Amino acid sequence: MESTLKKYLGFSHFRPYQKEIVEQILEGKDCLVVMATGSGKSLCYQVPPLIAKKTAVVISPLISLMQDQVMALKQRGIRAEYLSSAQTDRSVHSNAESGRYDILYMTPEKACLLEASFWSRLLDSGICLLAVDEAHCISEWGHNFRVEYKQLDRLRDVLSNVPFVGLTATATEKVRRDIINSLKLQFPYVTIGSFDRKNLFYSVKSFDRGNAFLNEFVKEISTYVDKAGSILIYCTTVKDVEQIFESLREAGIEAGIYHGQMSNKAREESHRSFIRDEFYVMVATIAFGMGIDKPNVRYVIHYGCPKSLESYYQESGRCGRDGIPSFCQLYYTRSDFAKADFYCADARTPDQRKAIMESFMAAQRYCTLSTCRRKFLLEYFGEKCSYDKCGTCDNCTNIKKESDMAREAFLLLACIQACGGHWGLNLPVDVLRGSRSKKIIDAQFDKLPFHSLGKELSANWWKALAYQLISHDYLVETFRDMYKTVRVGPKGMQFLKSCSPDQQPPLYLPLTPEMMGNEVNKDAAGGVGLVNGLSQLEFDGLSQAEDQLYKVLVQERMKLARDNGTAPYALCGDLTLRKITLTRPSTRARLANIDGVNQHFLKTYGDHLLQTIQNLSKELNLSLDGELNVESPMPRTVATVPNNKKLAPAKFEAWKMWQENGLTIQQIANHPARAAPIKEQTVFEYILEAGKEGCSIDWARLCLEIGLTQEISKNIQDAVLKVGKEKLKPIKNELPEEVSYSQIKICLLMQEMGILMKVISSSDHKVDESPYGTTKLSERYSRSCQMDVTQSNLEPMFDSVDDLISSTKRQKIDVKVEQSAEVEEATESSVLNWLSNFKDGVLLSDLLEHFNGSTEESLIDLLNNMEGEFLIYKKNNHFKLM
Ligand SMILES: Nc1ncnc2c1ncn2[C@@H]1O[C@H](COP(=O)(O)OP(=O)(O)OP(=O)(O)O)[C@@H](O)[C@H]1O
Repeated sequence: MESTLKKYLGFSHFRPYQKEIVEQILEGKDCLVVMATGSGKSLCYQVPPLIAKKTAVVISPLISLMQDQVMALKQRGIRAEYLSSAQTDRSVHSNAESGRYDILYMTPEKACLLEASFWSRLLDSGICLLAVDEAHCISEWGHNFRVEYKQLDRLRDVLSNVPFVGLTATATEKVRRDIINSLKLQFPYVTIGSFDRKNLFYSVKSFDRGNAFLNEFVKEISTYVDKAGSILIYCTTVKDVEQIFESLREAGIEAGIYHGQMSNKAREESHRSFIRDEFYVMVATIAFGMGIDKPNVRYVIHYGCPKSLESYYQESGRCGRDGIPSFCQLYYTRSDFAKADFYCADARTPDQRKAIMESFMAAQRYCTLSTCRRKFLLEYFGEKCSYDKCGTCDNCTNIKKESDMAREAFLLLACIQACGGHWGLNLPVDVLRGSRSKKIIDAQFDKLPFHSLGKELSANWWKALAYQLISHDYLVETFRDMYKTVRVGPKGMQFLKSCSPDQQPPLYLPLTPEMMGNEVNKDAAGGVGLVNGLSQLEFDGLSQAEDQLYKVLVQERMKLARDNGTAPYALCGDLTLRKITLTRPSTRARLANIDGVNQHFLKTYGDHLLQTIQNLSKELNLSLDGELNVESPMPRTVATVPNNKKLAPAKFEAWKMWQENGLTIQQIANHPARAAPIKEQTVFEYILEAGKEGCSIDWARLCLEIGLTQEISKNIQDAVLKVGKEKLKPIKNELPEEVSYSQIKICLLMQEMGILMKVISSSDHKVDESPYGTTKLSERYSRSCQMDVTQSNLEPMFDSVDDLISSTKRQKIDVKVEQSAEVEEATESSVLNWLSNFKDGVLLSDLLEHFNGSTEESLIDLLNNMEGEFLIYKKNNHFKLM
């Protein structure tokens, strides 16, 4: 499975759950896959046909989405096509039934219209699964109900022995049951992954749609648009779309536009240009969205409150699908909240109306929330969240002003309770503000002791307080008889019980912009907040020369994509391009080894790309064939700036000097600005603590500075296995004298954070080729370990620890060669044959030991060739069979 993954899709690892799902499908089981947007659900139905060599049929709701998927799959050497009214190639139908496609997409309408003979021919040719993408469309409880999806159950009888797979990113318990029943899934294998999109930063701001805001907004977009990646702006009305589009155009920013009032052709054109990077900003209504898999969207901006929290999650989920930190910004005004009737207009039954209202209310709560947004999102989708602060949303990172609002909260809660708890917010607020409307007089609420007690504050102020109280569970908002009502919840009742009219216990709540008044709002907001958001994103540091190389490679990818009539991302993603920039491979084998490079890409564009890299690297004075020092499978967090509340200023300063200003630990400890030097050990601890708080750390540099090699790391891990990690002393006792506490600490932290330690090497640190022999090398190795760990310019004296280890083993092999008469020579077939015995692969040293009839040089040559031919691949320094 891994080799198929690498060969066709270019990836070296399955993401969580993918492999198990593929296995279950291959065993013929029905599956329900509920996983986050952008988590890689498609791969679960894309891999089985490549292994089973039978067609996978995929039902997908949108033609444009199918076209994008087919385009991207073809760039991976996968035979994919779609059947729909938009298909102009008549041969697709007959090719499809003859099983000539690995993956065949079709709309639900088409699937239901296809005659039985089509299905029986396809069954004869071989069909390995039927996948229903965006399966929540099947349920009336889903936010995107599509009546055609309901008829898909007919296919169950036609394809009785074929595994059915339902996939969705948003499904409540009810929707899940609906999917299982409607698709008639038999004892399905159900996977419910986390909804957490760790690389996304969430932020919300209130705004007005005035010109001043729009001008500022466009200005901030223009500062970002030059940086790599795309921006997607979602509006709730066509009018907003057109206004923003015009403003961008006037500011000279090339953008696309997409909404339901455009012709089909114009929409298609706009969609195509966006995914092909012909412009980087798209302004659209939500008509543009479901299933857009453009991996490098860095910003998703909502210009207005979305119609439901589910759709917000889907739309914001278009952001950062390549795993690179990205930013979701939402702007709302209170007038957006008055659109409930508009959204409910489509509801055909009271149940549907209730469902629409409830999810719209959840979106409103998300807007006005003062607690962690990620936690709120996750809990809405039924996921348990153990923390209160994620550290990667505005509410967790902004320092908020809090104020004791006990008296105001008492008045509002008591008033709501006195009014009977079955009104919306307007009525109790009007009572507090002294209104004498007919409704209030008729109900005799003007006689209540609270009447007029809150008239010095605006209605919006009181509503903002009410939303704070809802967000902290003092008030409960519900939808009853077509209307929203608020009542005092148990926590609110508890609070009321502890109050008297003259005295209330303190109740500290965050001040929202509305509560602070417009002036303060503007200051606290820092403009429209987009650029502010940019500082939260972590871009991995490329040097100036590397940045130049990266930009040229982006251009080169664009040119290649245009020549081939496809989108740049379909060739390879930004993350892959970054890795290519950082490693600058010189051979096909090294290029093949980079995550995201598949066989088709290598064969089609590999040589051209290698030539470009070689020429440019020479021009820019960059060395070739570097290694990625420390590898983290996914960016773990989006915040580079720590949660200041948790990190003391001295620690923050130390981290900043080390990480951002590039000073060594020694330099920081003895910095001239200090009254007196501090211990280097203290500085080291500060940096580690910042790392724990989510600050980005250049781990490779830190390991180098502390002298932590892969070998030492391995020894530490062995010691931990033996004595546990609760106490440092027993670990230290297990290790050679020279291994320091600092090395143990950093190793434990990296392990805890899931950071893998790869080879710490640098092409600048070349092995001295003098004829020392292995003993000398080991001596030098152990000497380097004994060096002062805080020494700033610690340079390993060997190319890599692995080189050292393999040198050591090589000597052992040489001895063996003398003793053993059996000499085996490495050839393509002998290597393939031997590798087939080792599921987890073997090291270069193992190969050298076994194929002792070949020289190291010739063996490496052979391996390179075989990697380039996709016969073998290298993962964690192990050679494995494809
Ligand atoms: N194992 C993997 N390694 C690296 N990248 C992956 C892997 N699996 C998927 N991806 C990438 O992740 C991105 C999102 O994948 P995919 O489109 O399958 O998401 P999805 O779960 O279907 O999202 P949505 O519900 O929004 O459609 C794609 O660009 C895909 O290439």
